[in-house]
Amino acid sequence: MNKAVHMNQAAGLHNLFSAAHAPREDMDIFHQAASLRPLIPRTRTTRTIAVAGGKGGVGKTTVAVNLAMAMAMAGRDVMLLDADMGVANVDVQLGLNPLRHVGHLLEGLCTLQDLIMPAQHGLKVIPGGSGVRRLAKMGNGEHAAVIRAFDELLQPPEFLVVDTAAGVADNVAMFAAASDDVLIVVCDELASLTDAYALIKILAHDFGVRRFHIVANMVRQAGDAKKLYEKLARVCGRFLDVALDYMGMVPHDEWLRQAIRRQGTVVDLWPSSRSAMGFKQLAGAVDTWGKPVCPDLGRIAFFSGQSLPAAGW
Ligand SMILES: Nc1ncnc2c1ncn2[C@@H]1O[C@H](COP(=O)(O)OP(=O)(O)OP(=O)(O)O)[C@@H](O)[C@H]1O
Repeated sequence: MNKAVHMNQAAGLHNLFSAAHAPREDMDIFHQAASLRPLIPRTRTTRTIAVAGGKGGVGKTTVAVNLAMAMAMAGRDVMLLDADMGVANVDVQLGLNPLRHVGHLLEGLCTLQDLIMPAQHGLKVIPGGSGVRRLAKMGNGEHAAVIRAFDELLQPPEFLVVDTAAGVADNVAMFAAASDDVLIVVCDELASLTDAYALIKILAHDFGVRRFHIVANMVRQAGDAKKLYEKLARVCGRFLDVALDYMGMVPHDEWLRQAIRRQGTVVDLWPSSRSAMGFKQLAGAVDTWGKPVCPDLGRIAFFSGQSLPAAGW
């Protein structure tokens, strides 16, 4: 990327999300949440993975759904939150018909526990709601309320996978920054790389996220995937203080499209397909990710009542 263009973009993005531009009431909620943290840390039992990417259509939902299902099929206790509120489609990909969604939780009509829907292989799903205007216009206070609601779960899962929306707006940044790990999905398009960079920059500068896992989706071969990662790593290495880990690839695969048409996951329907192998490899790699970095005290985080990483992570 041309350096002048980069600097302009960087300045624009930074201004857009700087504290000076955040609405007053939202900032109060950030501070309030920090002061509500319990004084005695418990052992953390849940690891949260946000799937993000910046650009729309790169396969975030597909990766989130198949990663969560691959982990569930491997015997892990996994919950999947559809945080693409208002245009949520995790339920569509999994063939679920939710009657309630996060909007009902925010209106006090149900608890988070009530929203949990069972999917195949023991996977649990929290539907995000679709076609509901209010959900698409949620403010930071409401995002924080959804994140805090996870503290009340009766049986916290071993893993929470969060499917985030497209773009780099506050909703995406908040859900990603509230997670232990951020998995960035990129595909072989310039806009995918520039948008992924923009999101990484915001998460690093404004939320202190320092580590990102990168997966290349819809690529033809391993060499192409590695090149995509290297391009992103080069730009990030030049301008940002972040660490990027290459997590491999999910190839472009007609079996995956077929699975989506059938409202199932490719890891379940065609476990030997090339894309399913990619997802299973990704699911296996999660155990090698090392200890999650504990969020700063001021940051709103999923399961923040469980402030210490469990032994062995
Ligand atoms: N590895 C793949 N091989 C073939 N097709 C794929 C692959 N990954 C995703 N797709 C196709 O791309 C489409 C978009 O994927 P998906 O909805 O997961 O993207 P997204 O990033 O979540 O989009 P949005 O930002 O709009 O929510 C899917 O409907 C699927 O058909």
